[in-house]
Amino acid sequence: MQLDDIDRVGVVGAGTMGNGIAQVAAASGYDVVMRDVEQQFVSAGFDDIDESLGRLVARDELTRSEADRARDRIEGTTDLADLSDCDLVVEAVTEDMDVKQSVFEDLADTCRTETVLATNTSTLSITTIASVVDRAERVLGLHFMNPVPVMKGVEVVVGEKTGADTLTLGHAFAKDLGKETWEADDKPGFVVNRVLMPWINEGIRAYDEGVAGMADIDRGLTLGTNVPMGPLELADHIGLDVVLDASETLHEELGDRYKPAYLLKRKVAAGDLGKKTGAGFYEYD
Ligand SMILES: NC(=O)c1ccc[n+]([C@@H]2O[C@H](COP(=O)([O-])OP(=O)(O)OC[C@H]3O[C@@H](n4cnc5c(N)ncnc54)[C@H](O)[C@@H]3O)[C@@H](O)[C@H]2O)c1
Repeated sequence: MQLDDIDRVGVVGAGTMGNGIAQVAAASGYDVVMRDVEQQFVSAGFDDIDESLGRLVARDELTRSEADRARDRIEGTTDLADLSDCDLVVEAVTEDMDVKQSVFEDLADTCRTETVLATNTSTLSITTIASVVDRAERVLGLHFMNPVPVMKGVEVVVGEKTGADTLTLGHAFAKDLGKETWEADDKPGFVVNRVLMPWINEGIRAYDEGVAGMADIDRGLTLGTNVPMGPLELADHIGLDVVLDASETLHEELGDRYKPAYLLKRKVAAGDLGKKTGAGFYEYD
């Protein structure tokens, strides 16, 4: 399979990442099928896409008609069978190995053998996800960054059995969506989250241990190290549940230096998951 053979792209999961991936693929001219388990999640995904396209139009980055054409290229569904004629599918469901493996089993049953199956996992093993399908050479990690329409980078992750053609196609597809890529081996957290998660957890601990207030920790890191967001604000933006899931995987695989901060666990237990629930470390309208 080569880039020219890809017309129809499937996205599994219409949440933060899935709807962003669907949007950028549609804006790049692909027909997209975006699938979630319930219609309310599909509709919420479309609401995010409408908002995001509206922002791009307001900033003159897209014309209204380009945005409308992109929107029209996305079909929303709860029916797995609608993914059957996709040439490439990106899975962006909950960061849980059992859930991801069950999605991959379904995809292997539903899609053609040559369909490339990508996972957007932040930290889980590509090799373990691929182990449940009969075509592990067609499975790779395409780790998009949040928010997908804005962030330029895609981490291409190489599983034990990922084929060379699949990798070449993964890079080419991401570049066709206007992204830049780098490659990481299938080791916990790959490049980005292996380094990012301890940074976020240390920011949370510094706050919890009274080193500084939330805003000062975020200001310290933005002004002191020239990053666009500090660790607490970034955690809210990613989703505290997503940060906790990723931190727990890294802790399990790499040991105590990756232990999630206590306050992160407490916030998630309280249901304060960041921007998406209206409150995390900060409050949102
Ligand atoms: N949020 C981030 O900043 C970020 C960044 C990079 C990668 N990721 C990764 O992307 C993936 C998705 O994260 P997210 O932030 O979009 O999560 P999210 O919670 O916003 O969305 C996940 C969606 O998957 C759906 N889902 C669950 N099981 C499903 C199934 N069997 N079939 C179809 N849909 C199903 C849920 O209903 C939900 O809508 C995770 O693996 C996460 O680690 C997240």
